Amino acid sequence: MRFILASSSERRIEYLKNFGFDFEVKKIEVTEKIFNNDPVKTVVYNAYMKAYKVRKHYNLPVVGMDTIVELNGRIFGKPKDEKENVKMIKKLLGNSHRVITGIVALKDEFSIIDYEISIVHFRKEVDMELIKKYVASKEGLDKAGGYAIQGLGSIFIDEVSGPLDNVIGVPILKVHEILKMMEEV
Ligand SMILES: Cc1cn([C@H]2C[C@H](O)[C@@H](COP(=O)(O)OP(=O)(O)OP(=O)(O)O)O2)c(=O)[nH]c1=O
Repeated sequence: MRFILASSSERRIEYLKNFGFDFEVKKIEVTEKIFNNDPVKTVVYNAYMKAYKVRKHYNLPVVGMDTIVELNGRIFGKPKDEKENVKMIKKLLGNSHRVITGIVALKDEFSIIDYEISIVHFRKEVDMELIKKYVASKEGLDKAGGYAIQGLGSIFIDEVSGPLDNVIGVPILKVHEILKMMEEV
């Protein structure tokens, strides 16, 4: 089903395009909110706001997504600078965190709201020099949690449980499922 993707993320756009999804992109910037200790509410709210802001211009379903990292109730979005990126990575080392993506599809009065969770375990010992080198690459700056599992950030990963596509912010199976449900309305 053809849809509108409410996103400014080249990664999301490319990934969905490569899969052959039929969509138009409407670039949108929203000020993302964080509800501490409530990661699901956080991603659903932000995904909803992305979709909501563009819905009135279209007859097609509008899809918005949001991805965050959550460690013991604390929510990590994108680091604001390299200093914060170093801090985030240091906190993630030796721990398991959750990566949660919210997906919201809106069409007329109808909405479908869902989310996906994956668990990522970071290695315990990574030399500070290497962390600084990673952060200097700037790869983590536009990523939730300050790393990219699909890129150089793979050096931090010990184990992933749950969908990997969700960690990079595009849970394809959920998107597919939601579009099918929209088709039936
Ligand atoms: C943890 C992790 C996150 N990410 C990305 C996925 C998300 O795109 C991004 C979190 O930011 P989001 O706010 O979810 O998305 P965005 O700002 O990139 O795009 P949009 O315009 O749709 O709001 O972090 C990775 O690419 N790899 C990773 O390993």
